[in-house]
Amino acid sequence: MIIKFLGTSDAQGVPRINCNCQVCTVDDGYNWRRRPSVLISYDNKTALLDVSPDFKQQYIMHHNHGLIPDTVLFTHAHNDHIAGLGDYADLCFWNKVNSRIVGSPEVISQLVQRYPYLANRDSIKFFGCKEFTLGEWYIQFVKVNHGHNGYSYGLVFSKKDYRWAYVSDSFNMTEEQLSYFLNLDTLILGTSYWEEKTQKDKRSVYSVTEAFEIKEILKPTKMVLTHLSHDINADIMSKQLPENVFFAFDGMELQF
Ligand SMILES: Nc1ccn([C@@H]2O[C@@H]3COP(=O)(O)O[C@H]3[C@H]2O)c(=O)n1
Repeated sequence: MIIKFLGTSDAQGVPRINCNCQVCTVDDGYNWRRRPSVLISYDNKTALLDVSPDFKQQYIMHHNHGLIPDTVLFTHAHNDHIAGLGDYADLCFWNKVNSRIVGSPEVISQLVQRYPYLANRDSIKFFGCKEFTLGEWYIQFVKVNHGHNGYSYGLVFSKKDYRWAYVSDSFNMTEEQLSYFLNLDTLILGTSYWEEKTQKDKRSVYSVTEAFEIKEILKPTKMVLTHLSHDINADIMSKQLPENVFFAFDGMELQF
């Protein structure tokens, strides 16, 4: 399985509209990030993990040799993770691709409420579930706290000799929630800011400094940080990351 990060930003993307900060105004490309989505390639097939508002641009940039993903796995139904669903569905429609929209039952019912016209398309099947498989990979949807934004799901992908997880939107996870992500080969964790000053009850995503503490608890072999806001100047800050911790960037690939 190869995954490619199509978008590694927070909800607003980088650069933010009308922002004059150093990261948003330096056009070096490296810190420019589209909204969160991941392309998964396995067994000569492809799937998406979330479909961001930037889907059309992301698909054109990384057009994936024309291979249209036939499955979309969703972490949660917030705008920055789902707003490309209409464009994705139309791409499938015009190319006669049948697709599966997969997420926890509550996420699927939120998606159906927000996109009622898609629920009536014969070529799209909605699957509300807590577990799923892609080829030889078993996938578990784990409900995690997302601070003042409610709940989201972390996805754990397992096969015989490898376990990795994608937890883009979480904050203040309970011990029980954390236990699903223990001793992974790779943990992909969302961290919007380097260090957060905002009061805890107004927050929804971990900071980079908190990720260091989580690494000590969960002990992943490798940790990749995504969902990065304009606070993260990866050129400079990646030098301050501990061993085996990396910032994701748009277009980055990982092989599992
Ligand atoms: N019920 C909600 C709540 C929030 N949202 C959007 O998701 C974004 C998450 O990051 P944010 O910066 O808090 O902005 C949120 C809304 O755009 C949403 O789409 N639905």
